[in-house]
Amino acid sequence: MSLLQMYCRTVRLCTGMMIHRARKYSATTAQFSEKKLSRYFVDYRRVRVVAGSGGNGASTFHSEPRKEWGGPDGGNGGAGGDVIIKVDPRVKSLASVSAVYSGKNGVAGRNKDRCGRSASSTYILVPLGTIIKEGGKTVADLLCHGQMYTAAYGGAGGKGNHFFLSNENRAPITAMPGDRGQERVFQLELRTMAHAGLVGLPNAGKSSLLCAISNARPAVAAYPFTTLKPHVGIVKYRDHEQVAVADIPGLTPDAHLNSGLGISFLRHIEHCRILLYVLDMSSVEPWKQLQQLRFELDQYKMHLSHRPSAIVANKMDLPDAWNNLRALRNQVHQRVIPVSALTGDNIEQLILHLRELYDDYPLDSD
Ligand SMILES: Nc1nc2c(ncn2[C@@H]2O[C@H](COP(=O)(O)OP(=O)(O)OP(=O)(O)O)[C@@H](O)[C@H]2O)c(=O)[nH]1
Repeated sequence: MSLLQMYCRTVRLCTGMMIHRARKYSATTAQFSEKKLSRYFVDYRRVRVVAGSGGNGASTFHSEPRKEWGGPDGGNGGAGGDVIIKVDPRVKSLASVSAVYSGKNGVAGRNKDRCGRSASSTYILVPLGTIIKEGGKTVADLLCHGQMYTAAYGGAGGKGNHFFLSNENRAPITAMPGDRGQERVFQLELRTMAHAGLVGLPNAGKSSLLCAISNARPAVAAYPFTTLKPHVGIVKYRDHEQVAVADIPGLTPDAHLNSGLGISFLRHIEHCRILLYVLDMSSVEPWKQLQQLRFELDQYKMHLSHRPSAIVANKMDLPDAWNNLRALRNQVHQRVIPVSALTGDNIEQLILHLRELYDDYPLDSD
């Protein structure tokens, strides 16, 4: 093989390796982004919890010269740490919950009757409204701040050999190892369907708004009742916070009497902590839409319309919308955000206001 041939072969080999590496890298990038995509609004998590094991008992002997016999003086091991599921008001989704939690192990006993320290508990912080299921059966429903559920108990510490010493039996007995901690698998579910719900009359532009602010692509059409079941979209912020917004089918008069499947739609609204009232500003007296919506909500459940909310004045690109907006602002004493889902005007402001509500909303508003 000539020098030139050897050189060409080496170049081919190196290029091949580089291409292979590039492909491998792009494959991992694709996998990573898919994984990231699957972390959209997590309202379900499977968690394996393993509590800490107890520390072993010590098997030691003292040899006191003044005592007639050298006796066992091994201390007991400390208890293993429990794994506890706890409601934390700062946690708003199950996205931060890991797949596996292991408790801390207790410390082993030592000579001179020194007992090992028991391990502290490990906490899994979850949002208010988390339902804990084991094998499909609900074992706990966390509905209060600070509420806790012991998911796995830590193992008891092993007894040191001194423990087994009695007057009758002076023969030293081997110490016991600590018990293993409990191991269980749970399914965690978040009661809240979405953080915010778009509430409006049919054709107000709720689906169009959801498209404008999130990744969701619900059907949009120029006729009412295009939406027959809620769609959830995710609004993503630069600090990686994600707010889930549901497009709820339009409410009609007497929805609370189940007209137009109203009750099932209202039930979805009940599961949203923030309400965004979407009004069609091309129609006259838009505040009447708001009155009607609030009436339906409160007839269904008292004070439901009192949830943290904002008024989204949609279709601001249409004629008369600005005149109607002035009139609306005279009628209501609440923040009104004029937008156009069609042209995208002022959508950024709506997204920012949604975030303010999300950060401020009281978690125990149910
Ligand atoms: N000009 C204008 N049209 C809009 C705007 N937003 C929505 N539309 C139109 O209004 C019609 C209804 O929009 P949708 O988003 O389907 O309304 P919806 O409230 O989801 O309707 P339902 O599914 O019946 O509840 C569609 O033809 C949209 O293109 C807007 O900001 N400006």
